Amino acid sequence: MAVSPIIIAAAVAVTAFLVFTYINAGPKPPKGSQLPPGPPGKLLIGNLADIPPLHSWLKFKEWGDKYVNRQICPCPLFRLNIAGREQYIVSSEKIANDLLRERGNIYSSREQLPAAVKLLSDDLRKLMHQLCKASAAATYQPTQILESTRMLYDLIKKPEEYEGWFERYSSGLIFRLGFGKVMKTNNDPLLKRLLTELHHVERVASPGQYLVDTFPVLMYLPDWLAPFKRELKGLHREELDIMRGLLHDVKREMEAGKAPECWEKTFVEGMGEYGLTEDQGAYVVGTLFEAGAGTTAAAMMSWVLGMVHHPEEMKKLQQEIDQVVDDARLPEFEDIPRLPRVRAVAKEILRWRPISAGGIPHFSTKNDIYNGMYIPAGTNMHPNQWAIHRDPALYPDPEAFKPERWLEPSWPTYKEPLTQYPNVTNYSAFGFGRRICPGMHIAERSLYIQIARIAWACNISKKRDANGKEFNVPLYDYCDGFNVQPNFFHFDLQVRSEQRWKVVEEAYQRGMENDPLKNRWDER
Ligand code: HEM
Repeated sequence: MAVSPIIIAAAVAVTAFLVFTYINAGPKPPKGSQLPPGPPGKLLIGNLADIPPLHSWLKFKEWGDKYVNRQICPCPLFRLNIAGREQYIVSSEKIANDLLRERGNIYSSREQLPAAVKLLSDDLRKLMHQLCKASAAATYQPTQILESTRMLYDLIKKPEEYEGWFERYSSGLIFRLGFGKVMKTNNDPLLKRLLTELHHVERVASPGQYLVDTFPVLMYLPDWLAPFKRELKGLHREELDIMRGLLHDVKREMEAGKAPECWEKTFVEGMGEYGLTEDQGAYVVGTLFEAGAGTTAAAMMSWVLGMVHHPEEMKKLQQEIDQVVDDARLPEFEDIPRLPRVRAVAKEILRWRPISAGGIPHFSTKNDIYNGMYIPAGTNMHPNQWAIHRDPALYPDPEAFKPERWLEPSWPTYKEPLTQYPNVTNYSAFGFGRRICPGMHIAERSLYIQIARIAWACNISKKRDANGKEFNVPLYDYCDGFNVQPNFFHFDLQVRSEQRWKVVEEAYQRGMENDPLKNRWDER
Protein backbone atom coordinates (compact mmCIF):
# COMPACT_ATOMS: atom_id res chain seq x y z
CA MET A 1 0.00 0.00 0.00
CA ALA A 2 1.43 3.38 -1.01
CA VAL A 3 1.85 5.81 1.90
CA SER A 4 0.16 9.12 1.32
CA PRO A 5 2.51 12.09 0.83
CA ILE A 6 0.50 13.93 3.49
CA ILE A 7 1.33 11.22 6.06
CA ILE A 8 5.02 11.35 5.08
CA ALA A 9 5.02 15.16 5.37
CA ALA A 10 3.28 14.94 8.75
CA ALA A 11 5.77 12.31 9.99
CA VAL A 12 8.72 14.47 8.86
CA ALA A 13 7.19 17.52 10.57
CA VAL A 14 6.59 15.64 13.84
CA THR A 15 10.12 14.15 13.80
CA ALA A 16 11.63 17.56 13.08
CA PHE A 17 9.58 19.11 15.88
CA LEU A 18 10.70 16.40 18.32
CA VAL A 19 14.36 16.79 17.28
CA PHE A 20 14.18 20.59 17.59
CA THR A 21 12.42 20.34 20.95
CA TYR A 22 15.00 17.83 22.19
CA ILE A 23 17.88 20.01 21.05
CA ASN A 24 16.39 23.08 22.63
CA ALA A 25 15.53 21.39 25.91
CA GLY A 26 19.09 20.07 26.25
CA PRO A 27 20.02 16.82 27.93
CA LYS A 28 17.82 15.44 30.68
CA PRO A 29 19.56 15.62 34.05
CA PRO A 30 19.25 12.59 36.35
CA LYS A 31 17.04 12.97 39.41
CA GLY A 32 18.50 15.23 42.07
CA SER A 33 20.61 17.20 39.60
CA GLN A 34 19.98 20.08 37.25
CA LEU A 35 21.47 21.74 34.20
CA PRO A 36 23.51 24.87 34.92
CA PRO A 37 21.89 28.21 34.05
CA GLY A 38 22.66 30.02 30.81
CA PRO A 39 21.33 32.38 28.19
CA PRO A 40 18.25 31.12 26.33
CA GLY A 41 19.00 29.68 22.90
CA LYS A 42 17.18 29.83 19.59
CA LEU A 43 15.42 27.01 17.83
CA LEU A 44 17.90 24.52 16.32
CA ILE A 45 21.01 26.69 16.53
CA GLY A 46 20.85 27.28 20.29
CA ASN A 47 23.28 30.08 21.31
CA LEU A 48 25.29 29.95 18.09
CA ALA A 49 24.24 33.39 16.88
CA ASP A 50 24.84 35.04 20.29
CA ILE A 51 28.54 34.14 20.51
CA PRO A 52 30.68 36.94 19.09
CA PRO A 53 33.19 35.70 16.51
CA LEU A 54 35.99 37.72 18.15
CA HIS A 55 37.11 37.94 21.77
CA SER A 56 34.25 35.69 22.88
CA TRP A 57 35.79 35.49 26.39
CA LEU A 58 34.58 39.01 27.09
CA LYS A 59 30.99 37.96 26.37
CA PHE A 60 31.48 34.73 28.37
CA LYS A 61 32.66 36.79 31.34
CA GLU A 62 29.61 39.04 31.00
CA TRP A 63 27.30 36.00 30.86
CA GLY A 64 29.13 34.43 33.79
CA ASP A 65 28.53 37.57 35.87
CA LYS A 66 24.87 37.59 34.84
CA TYR A 67 23.88 33.94 35.09
CA VAL A 68 26.02 32.77 37.92
CA ASN A 69 24.79 34.38 41.05
CA ARG A 70 27.04 32.80 43.63
CA GLN A 71 24.44 33.18 46.37
CA ILE A 72 21.82 31.24 44.40
CA CYS A 73 24.03 28.93 42.36
CA PRO A 74 26.97 27.61 44.37
CA CYS A 75 28.77 26.57 41.22
CA PRO A 76 30.17 29.27 38.87
CA LEU A 77 29.44 27.32 35.76
CA PHE A 78 27.02 28.20 33.00
CA ARG A 79 25.80 26.42 29.95
CA LEU A 80 25.57 27.25 26.26
CA ASN A 81 24.21 25.02 23.58
CA ILE A 82 25.46 25.23 20.03
CA ALA A 83 23.17 23.38 17.65
CA GLY A 84 22.65 20.57 20.15
CA ARG A 85 26.25 20.42 21.40
CA GLU A 86 26.83 21.25 25.06
CA GLN A 87 29.36 23.95 25.92
CA TYR A 88 29.92 24.63 29.63
CA ILE A 89 31.86 27.72 30.62
CA VAL A 90 33.93 27.53 33.81
CA SER A 91 34.59 30.86 35.49
CA SER A 92 36.42 29.79 38.65
CA GLU A 93 39.85 28.29 39.20
CA LYS A 94 38.53 25.94 41.90
CA ILE A 95 35.97 24.34 39.57
CA ALA A 96 38.48 24.11 36.74
CA ASN A 97 40.86 22.29 39.10
CA ASP A 98 38.12 20.13 40.69
CA LEU A 99 36.96 18.92 37.31
CA LEU A 100 39.75 19.22 34.76
CA ARG A 101 42.51 18.22 37.17
CA GLU A 102 40.96 16.09 39.95
CA ARG A 103 38.55 14.26 37.63
CA GLY A 104 41.13 14.04 34.85
CA ASN A 105 39.93 10.55 33.87
CA ILE A 106 36.74 12.21 32.54
CA TYR A 107 37.90 15.63 31.37
CA SER A 108 41.19 15.17 29.53
CA SER A 109 40.05 14.69 25.95
CA ARG A 110 39.64 17.21 23.18
CA GLU A 111 36.73 17.23 20.80
CA GLN A 112 37.80 16.12 17.35
CA LEU A 113 36.45 18.98 15.25
CA PRO A 114 35.82 17.70 11.73
CA ALA A 115 37.80 20.63 10.30
CA ALA A 116 40.89 20.21 12.49
CA VAL A 117 43.73 17.72 12.07
CA LYS A 118 43.83 14.56 14.18
CA LEU A 119 44.56 15.50 17.78
CA LEU A 120 47.40 14.55 20.05
CA SER A 121 47.02 11.02 21.36
CA ASP A 122 48.38 10.00 24.78
CA ASP A 123 51.49 8.43 23.20
CA LEU A 124 52.31 11.63 21.38
CA ARG A 125 51.82 13.71 24.50
CA LYS A 126 54.13 11.40 26.45
CA LEU A 127 56.98 12.23 24.09
CA MET A 128 56.16 15.95 24.33
CA HIS A 129 56.29 15.93 28.11
CA GLN A 130 59.55 14.00 28.04
CA LEU A 131 61.14 16.62 25.76
CA CYS A 132 59.86 19.58 27.76
CA LYS A 133 59.76 18.42 31.43
CA ALA A 134 61.36 20.64 34.08
CA SER A 135 64.67 18.73 34.20
CA ALA A 136 64.98 18.88 30.40
CA ALA A 137 63.99 22.58 30.36
CA ALA A 138 66.89 23.38 32.71
CA THR A 139 69.32 22.11 30.07
CA TYR A 140 67.88 24.51 27.47
CA GLN A 141 68.91 27.59 29.47
CA PRO A 142 72.15 28.23 27.52
CA THR A 143 70.08 28.41 24.33
CA GLN A 144 67.68 30.83 26.01
CA ILE A 145 70.65 32.95 27.10
CA LEU A 146 71.96 33.07 23.54
CA GLU A 147 68.60 33.91 21.95
CA SER A 148 67.68 36.46 24.64
CA THR A 149 71.01 38.26 24.08
CA ARG A 150 70.23 38.45 20.34
CA MET A 151 66.71 39.67 21.11
CA LEU A 152 67.96 42.38 23.49
CA TYR A 153 70.65 43.61 21.09
CA ASP A 154 68.22 43.96 18.19
CA LEU A 155 65.45 45.39 20.36
CA ILE A 156 67.73 48.21 21.52
CA LYS A 157 68.82 48.91 17.95
CA LYS A 158 65.32 48.84 16.44
CA PRO A 159 62.68 49.00 19.17
CA GLU A 160 59.90 49.73 16.66
CA GLU A 161 60.36 46.17 15.35
CA TYR A 162 59.68 44.73 18.80
CA GLU A 163 57.07 42.24 17.55
CA GLY A 164 59.61 40.68 15.19
CA TRP A 165 62.31 40.40 17.88
CA PHE A 166 59.98 38.69 20.36
CA GLU A 167 58.71 36.36 17.63
CA ARG A 168 62.25 35.57 16.51
CA TYR A 169 63.22 34.81 20.12
CA SER A 170 60.42 32.30 20.70
CA SER A 171 60.47 30.69 17.25
CA GLY A 172 64.28 30.80 17.12
CA LEU A 173 64.48 29.04 20.48
CA ILE A 174 62.27 26.16 19.34
CA PHE A 175 64.03 26.09 15.98
CA ARG A 176 67.29 25.38 17.75
CA LEU A 177 65.84 23.00 20.36
CA GLY A 178 63.52 21.16 17.99
CA PHE A 179 65.34 21.06 14.69
CA GLY A 180 68.93 22.16 15.38
CA LYS A 181 68.48 25.13 13.04
CA VAL A 182 69.12 28.85 13.44
CA MET A 183 66.67 31.61 12.71
CA LYS A 184 68.75 34.41 11.27
CA THR A 185 66.28 37.22 10.90
CA ASN A 186 62.69 37.93 11.74
CA ASN A 187 62.02 37.67 7.99
CA ASP A 188 63.41 34.16 7.57
CA PRO A 189 61.43 32.53 4.68
CA LEU A 190 61.00 29.25 6.57
CA LEU A 191 59.74 31.18 9.61
CA LYS A 192 57.27 33.03 7.39
CA ARG A 193 56.03 29.73 5.91
CA LEU A 194 55.71 28.19 9.36
CA LEU A 195 53.93 31.21 10.83
CA THR A 196 51.52 31.34 7.89
CA GLU A 197 50.76 27.68 8.43
CA LEU A 198 50.45 28.28 12.17
CA HIS A 199 47.85 30.98 11.61
CA HIS A 200 45.88 28.58 9.38
CA VAL A 201 46.07 25.88 12.07
CA GLU A 202 44.85 28.32 14.72
CA ARG A 203 41.99 29.41 12.50
CA VAL A 204 40.96 25.87 11.58
CA ALA A 205 41.18 24.68 15.20
CA SER A 206 38.99 27.53 16.46
CA PRO A 207 35.54 26.03 17.11
CA GLY A 208 32.88 27.40 14.81
CA GLN A 209 35.21 28.68 12.08
CA TYR A 210 33.73 26.14 9.69
CA LEU A 211 30.03 25.35 9.46
CA VAL A 212 30.99 21.68 9.43
CA ASP A 213 32.14 22.02 13.07
CA THR A 214 28.62 23.03 14.04
CA PHE A 215 26.89 20.62 11.68
CA PRO A 216 29.30 17.63 11.33
CA VAL A 217 26.91 15.94 8.92
CA LEU A 218 28.25 18.31 6.23
CA MET A 219 31.42 16.19 6.19
CA TYR A 220 29.43 13.58 4.22
CA LEU A 221 28.86 15.95 1.31
CA PRO A 222 30.76 14.97 -1.84
CA ASP A 223 33.93 17.03 -2.44
CA TRP A 224 32.42 18.85 -5.43
CA LEU A 225 29.63 20.19 -3.21
CA ALA A 226 31.94 21.02 -0.30
CA PRO A 227 34.83 23.31 -1.33
CA PHE A 228 35.82 23.57 2.36
CA LYS A 229 36.90 19.90 2.24
CA ARG A 230 39.40 20.63 -0.54
CA GLU A 231 40.69 23.67 1.35
CA LEU A 232 41.17 21.70 4.57
CA LYS A 233 42.90 18.82 2.81
CA GLY A 234 45.31 21.33 1.21
CA LEU A 235 46.09 22.94 4.57
CA HIS A 236 46.70 19.60 6.29
CA ARG A 237 48.96 18.51 3.43
CA GLU A 238 51.00 21.72 3.68
CA GLU A 239 51.32 21.33 7.47
CA LEU A 240 52.53 17.74 7.21
CA ASP A 241 54.86 18.63 4.31
CA ILE A 242 56.64 21.24 6.40
CA MET A 243 56.90 18.91 9.40
CA ARG A 244 58.14 15.96 7.31
CA GLY A 245 60.66 18.22 5.56
CA LEU A 246 62.14 19.33 8.88
CA LEU A 247 62.43 15.75 10.15
CA HIS A 248 64.04 14.55 6.91
CA ASP A 249 66.65 17.32 7.13
CA VAL A 250 67.66 16.04 10.57
CA LYS A 251 67.71 12.41 9.37
CA ARG A 252 69.98 13.35 6.47
CA GLU A 253 72.32 15.14 8.85
CA MET A 254 72.33 12.13 11.18
CA GLU A 255 73.31 9.86 8.28
CA ALA A 256 76.14 12.25 7.47
CA GLY A 257 77.14 12.22 11.18
CA LYS A 258 76.69 15.97 11.62
CA ALA A 259 73.29 16.40 13.22
CA PRO A 260 73.29 18.66 16.30
CA GLU A 261 71.43 17.57 19.44
CA CYS A 262 67.75 18.41 18.99
CA TRP A 263 64.27 16.98 19.68
CA GLU A 264 63.97 15.45 16.19
CA LYS A 265 67.28 13.63 16.71
CA THR A 266 66.15 12.39 20.14
CA PHE A 267 62.97 11.08 18.52
CA VAL A 268 64.73 9.32 15.63
CA GLU A 269 67.23 7.67 18.01
CA GLY A 270 64.48 6.39 20.32
CA MET A 271 61.81 5.70 17.69
CA GLY A 272 61.40 2.02 18.62
CA GLU A 273 60.99 2.90 22.28
CA TYR A 274 58.29 5.55 21.65
CA GLY A 275 56.24 3.29 19.37
CA LEU A 276 55.45 6.20 17.04
CA THR A 277 55.60 6.45 13.27
CA GLU A 278 57.90 8.96 11.58
CA ASP A 279 54.96 11.21 10.73
CA GLN A 280 53.80 11.14 14.35
CA GLY A 281 57.28 12.12 15.58
CA ALA A 282 57.44 14.94 13.02
CA TYR A 283 53.99 16.02 14.19
CA VAL A 284 55.02 16.08 17.90
CA VAL A 285 57.96 18.40 17.32
CA GLY A 286 56.02 20.45 14.76
CA THR A 287 53.20 20.90 17.26
CA LEU A 288 55.63 22.05 19.94
CA PHE A 289 56.77 24.69 17.49
CA GLU A 290 53.22 25.69 16.61
CA ALA A 291 52.14 25.91 20.24
CA GLY A 292 55.34 27.54 21.51
CA ALA A 293 56.22 30.10 18.86
CA GLY A 294 53.45 32.67 19.24
CA THR A 295 52.56 32.27 22.90
CA THR A 296 55.74 33.48 24.61
CA ALA A 297 56.10 36.34 22.12
CA ALA A 298 52.51 37.44 22.80
CA ALA A 299 53.20 37.48 26.56
CA MET A 300 56.29 39.66 26.03
CA MET A 301 54.27 42.13 23.94
CA SER A 302 51.70 42.35 26.75
CA TRP A 303 54.55 42.90 29.20
CA VAL A 304 55.80 45.94 27.25
CA LEU A 305 52.21 47.21 27.14
CA GLY A 306 51.95 46.74 30.91
CA MET A 307 55.20 48.66 31.51
CA VAL A 308 54.10 51.52 29.22
CA HIS A 309 50.99 51.90 31.33
CA HIS A 310 52.70 51.32 34.67
CA PRO A 311 56.03 53.18 34.79
CA GLU A 312 56.04 52.81 38.60
CA GLU A 313 56.11 49.00 38.18
CA MET A 314 59.02 49.28 35.74
CA LYS A 315 60.93 51.33 38.35
CA LYS A 316 60.29 48.76 41.10
CA LEU A 317 61.42 46.01 38.77
CA GLN A 318 64.64 47.87 37.95
CA GLN A 319 65.31 48.58 41.63
CA GLU A 320 65.09 44.87 42.43
CA ILE A 321 67.31 43.88 39.51
CA ASP A 322 69.89 46.58 40.28
CA GLN A 323 70.27 45.23 43.82
CA VAL A 324 71.19 41.80 42.48
CA VAL A 325 73.00 42.54 39.21
CA ASP A 326 75.60 45.30 38.90
CA ASP A 327 76.57 47.38 35.87
CA ALA A 328 79.12 44.90 34.60
CA ARG A 329 76.99 41.96 33.46
CA LEU A 330 73.59 40.90 32.19
CA PRO A 331 71.11 39.05 34.44
CA GLU A 332 71.56 35.27 34.28
CA PHE A 333 69.36 32.33 35.28
CA GLU A 334 71.32 31.97 38.53
CA ASP A 335 69.88 35.36 39.59
CA ILE A 336 66.24 34.33 39.17
CA PRO A 337 65.71 32.92 42.71
CA ARG A 338 66.73 36.36 44.03
CA LEU A 339 64.35 38.18 41.66
CA PRO A 340 60.83 37.44 42.97
CA ARG A 341 59.45 40.64 41.45
CA VAL A 342 60.59 39.58 37.98
CA ARG A 343 58.65 36.32 38.47
CA ALA A 344 55.67 38.18 39.97
CA VAL A 345 55.51 40.58 37.03
CA ALA A 346 55.62 37.68 34.54
CA LYS A 347 52.87 35.88 36.43
CA GLU A 348 50.76 39.01 36.72
CA ILE A 349 51.04 39.65 32.97
CA LEU A 350 49.66 36.17 32.28
CA ARG A 351 46.79 36.90 34.69
CA TRP A 352 46.04 40.39 33.40
CA ARG A 353 46.24 39.43 29.72
CA PRO A 354 45.96 35.62 29.58
CA ILE A 355 47.37 34.23 26.36
CA SER A 356 44.62 31.72 25.76
CA ALA A 357 41.98 34.04 27.18
CA GLY A 358 38.97 31.86 26.35
CA GLY A 359 40.81 28.71 27.49
CA ILE A 360 41.30 25.59 25.43
CA PRO A 361 38.27 23.33 25.91
CA HIS A 362 38.50 19.87 27.49
CA PHE A 363 35.97 17.32 26.25
CA SER A 364 34.14 15.10 28.76
CA THR A 365 33.87 11.39 28.07
CA LYS A 366 31.44 10.28 30.85
CA ASN A 367 28.26 11.62 32.44
CA ASP A 368 29.10 13.47 35.64
CA ILE A 369 27.47 15.50 38.41
CA TYR A 370 29.27 18.36 40.17
CA ASN A 371 27.66 20.34 43.01
CA GLY A 372 24.25 19.18 41.78
CA MET A 373 24.99 20.27 38.19
CA TYR A 374 24.68 17.65 35.48
CA ILE A 375 27.51 17.44 32.95
CA PRO A 376 26.67 14.94 30.21
CA ALA A 377 29.36 12.99 28.33
CA GLY A 378 30.36 14.91 25.21
CA THR A 379 30.36 18.35 26.85
CA ASN A 380 33.06 20.86 25.96
CA MET A 381 34.34 22.44 29.16
CA HIS A 382 35.78 25.90 28.46
CA PRO A 383 37.98 27.22 31.28
CA ASN A 384 37.39 30.91 30.54
CA GLN A 385 40.70 32.32 31.73
CA TRP A 386 39.54 35.88 31.26
CA ALA A 387 36.89 35.28 33.96
CA ILE A 388 38.96 32.89 36.09
CA HIS A 389 41.72 35.51 36.32
CA ARG A 390 39.20 38.16 37.27
CA ASP A 391 37.53 36.26 40.10
CA PRO A 392 37.58 38.90 42.87
CA ALA A 393 37.69 36.26 45.61
CA LEU A 394 41.10 35.04 44.45
CA TYR A 395 42.26 38.21 42.72
CA PRO A 396 40.93 41.29 44.57
CA ASP A 397 40.88 44.44 42.42
CA PRO A 398 41.11 42.17 39.37
CA GLU A 399 41.44 44.80 36.63
CA ALA A 400 44.47 46.36 38.33
CA PHE A 401 47.96 45.27 37.31
CA LYS A 402 49.42 44.38 40.71
CA PRO A 403 52.54 42.20 40.98
CA GLU A 404 52.18 42.69 44.76
CA ARG A 405 49.43 40.09 44.84
CA TRP A 406 52.20 37.48 44.45
CA LEU A 407 54.66 39.21 46.79
CA GLU A 408 52.81 40.41 49.90
CA PRO A 409 51.16 38.26 52.59
CA SER A 410 47.98 40.38 52.61
CA TRP A 411 46.93 39.00 49.20
CA PRO A 412 45.20 35.60 48.84
CA THR A 413 47.64 34.43 46.16
CA TYR A 414 50.79 35.05 48.25
CA LYS A 415 53.05 32.09 48.95
CA GLU A 416 56.54 31.82 50.45
CA PRO A 417 59.50 31.37 50.38
CA LEU A 418 60.03 34.11 47.84
CA THR A 419 63.15 32.40 46.52
CA GLN A 420 60.79 29.78 45.10
CA TYR A 421 57.44 31.58 44.75
CA PRO A 422 55.87 32.99 42.73
CA ASN A 423 56.33 30.40 40.00
CA VAL A 424 53.98 28.94 37.41
CA THR A 425 53.51 25.42 38.77
CA ASN A 426 49.82 24.55 38.41
CA TYR A 427 49.06 28.11 37.30
CA SER A 428 45.74 28.31 35.46
CA ALA A 429 47.34 30.42 32.69
CA PHE A 430 48.95 27.19 31.48
CA GLY A 431 45.80 25.09 31.66
CA PHE A 432 44.71 22.18 33.79
CA GLY A 433 45.34 18.55 34.65
CA ARG A 434 46.68 16.13 32.09
CA ARG A 435 46.33 18.72 29.34
CA ILE A 436 48.43 21.33 31.11
CA CYS A 437 50.85 23.07 28.77
CA PRO A 438 53.90 20.81 28.30
CA GLY A 439 55.99 23.87 27.35
CA MET A 440 55.37 25.76 30.60
CA HIS A 441 58.85 25.16 32.08
CA ILE A 442 60.45 26.47 28.92
CA ALA A 443 57.99 29.37 28.68
CA GLU A 444 58.45 30.56 32.26
CA ARG A 445 62.24 30.63 31.90
CA SER A 446 61.88 32.55 28.64
CA LEU A 447 59.69 35.19 30.27
CA TYR A 448 61.91 35.61 33.35
CA ILE A 449 65.15 35.99 31.43
CA GLN A 450 63.75 38.34 28.78
CA ILE A 451 61.98 40.57 31.32
CA ALA A 452 65.01 40.71 33.64
CA ARG A 453 67.38 41.53 30.79
CA ILE A 454 65.25 44.21 29.15
CA ALA A 455 64.50 45.89 32.50
CA TRP A 456 68.21 45.78 33.41
CA ALA A 457 69.26 47.35 30.10
CA CYS A 458 66.42 49.68 29.10
CA ASN A 459 63.85 52.23 30.13
CA ILE A 460 60.42 51.86 28.58
CA SER A 461 57.91 54.69 28.53
CA LYS A 462 55.14 56.35 26.54
CA LYS A 463 56.29 57.78 23.23
CA ARG A 464 55.76 61.39 22.19
CA ASP A 465 55.38 62.72 18.65
CA ALA A 466 57.37 65.63 17.18
CA ASN A 467 55.04 68.10 18.96
CA GLY A 468 55.57 66.46 22.32
CA LYS A 469 52.13 64.87 22.33
CA GLU A 470 51.93 61.41 23.83
CA PHE A 471 50.85 58.57 21.51
CA ASN A 472 47.63 57.05 22.70
CA VAL A 473 48.19 53.42 23.71
CA PRO A 474 44.92 51.55 24.30
CA LEU A 475 44.82 49.24 27.29
CA TYR A 476 42.95 46.62 25.33
CA ASP A 477 43.43 46.63 21.57
CA TYR A 478 44.14 42.97 20.92
CA CYS A 479 44.36 41.00 17.68
CA ASP A 480 41.90 38.33 16.57
CA GLY A 481 42.64 34.66 16.91
CA PHE A 482 43.59 32.03 19.36
CA ASN A 483 46.50 33.69 21.14
CA VAL A 484 45.82 37.03 22.72
CA GLN A 485 48.38 39.54 21.49
CA PRO A 486 48.24 43.35 21.53
CA ASN A 487 48.09 45.08 18.16
CA PHE A 488 51.12 47.22 17.34
CA PHE A 489 51.54 50.20 19.66
CA HIS A 490 54.11 53.00 19.98
CA PHE A 491 56.47 53.23 22.93
CA ASP A 492 59.85 54.69 23.73
CA LEU A 493 62.78 52.46 24.60
CA GLN A 494 66.13 53.92 25.72
CA VAL A 495 69.21 52.12 26.91
CA ARG A 496 69.81 52.96 30.59
CA SER A 497 73.52 53.82 30.21
CA GLU A 498 76.39 53.61 27.77
CA GLN A 499 78.05 51.12 30.10
CA ARG A 500 75.03 48.79 29.97
CA TRP A 501 74.87 49.05 26.18
CA LYS A 502 78.56 48.07 26.04
CA VAL A 503 77.80 45.01 28.14
CA VAL A 504 74.95 44.03 25.80
CA GLU A 505 77.15 44.51 22.71
CA GLU A 506 79.96 42.43 24.17
CA ALA A 507 77.59 39.67 25.27
CA TYR A 508 76.12 39.66 21.75
CA GLN A 509 79.56 39.36 20.08
CA ARG A 510 80.60 36.63 22.50
CA GLY A 511 77.34 34.77 21.94
CA MET A 512 77.74 34.84 18.16
CA GLU A 513 81.37 33.69 18.35
CA ASN A 514 80.56 30.79 20.67
CA ASP A 515 77.29 29.81 19.03
CA PRO A 516 77.24 25.98 18.95
CA LEU A 517 75.34 26.24 15.64
CA LYS A 518 77.81 28.76 14.16
CA ASN A 519 78.37 26.59 11.09
CA ARG A 520 74.64 26.81 10.28
CA TRP A 521 74.61 30.56 9.68
CA ASP A 522 75.63 30.22 6.02
CA GLU A 523 73.08 27.51 5.24
CA ARG A 524 69.71 28.10 3.55
C1 HEM B 1 53.59 32.04 27.86
C2 HEM B 1 53.61 30.97 27.11
C3 HEM B 1 52.56 29.90 27.06
C4 HEM B 1 51.28 29.87 27.56
C5 HEM B 1 50.57 30.95 28.36
C6 HEM B 1 50.71 28.58 27.22
C7 HEM B 1 49.43 28.18 27.57
C8 HEM B 1 48.86 26.96 27.20
C9 HEM B 1 47.51 26.55 27.54
C10 HEM B 1 46.52 27.37 28.35
C11 HEM B 1 47.32 25.33 27.01
C12 HEM B 1 46.04 24.47 27.11
C13 HEM B 1 46.09 23.61 28.36
C14 HEM B 1 44.80 22.90 28.65
O1 HEM B 1 44.11 22.48 27.72
O2 HEM B 1 44.43 22.75 29.82
C15 HEM B 1 48.53 24.95 26.31
C16 HEM B 1 48.70 23.77 25.62
C17 HEM B 1 49.87 23.44 24.95
N1 HEM B 1 51.07 24.13 24.96
FE1 HEM B 1 51.38 25.94 25.82
N2 HEM B 1 51.64 27.85 26.53
C18 HEM B 1 52.78 28.61 26.42
C19 HEM B 1 53.98 28.24 25.82
C20 HEM B 1 54.22 27.01 25.24
C21 HEM B 1 55.49 26.57 24.72
C22 HEM B 1 56.79 27.38 24.78
C23 HEM B 1 55.29 25.31 24.19
C24 HEM B 1 56.28 24.37 23.53
C25 HEM B 1 57.57 24.33 23.78
C26 HEM B 1 53.89 24.96 24.39
C27 HEM B 1 53.30 23.79 23.99
C28 HEM B 1 51.97 23.44 24.20
C29 HEM B 1 51.34 22.24 23.65
C30 HEM B 1 51.99 21.22 22.74
C31 HEM B 1 50.01 22.24 24.12
C32 HEM B 1 48.92 21.20 23.83
C33 HEM B 1 48.88 20.17 24.95
C34 HEM B 1 47.78 19.13 24.79
O3 HEM B 1 46.85 19.32 24.01
O4 HEM B 1 47.86 18.11 25.47
N3 HEM B 1 53.28 26.01 25.04
N4 HEM B 1 49.47 25.96 26.46
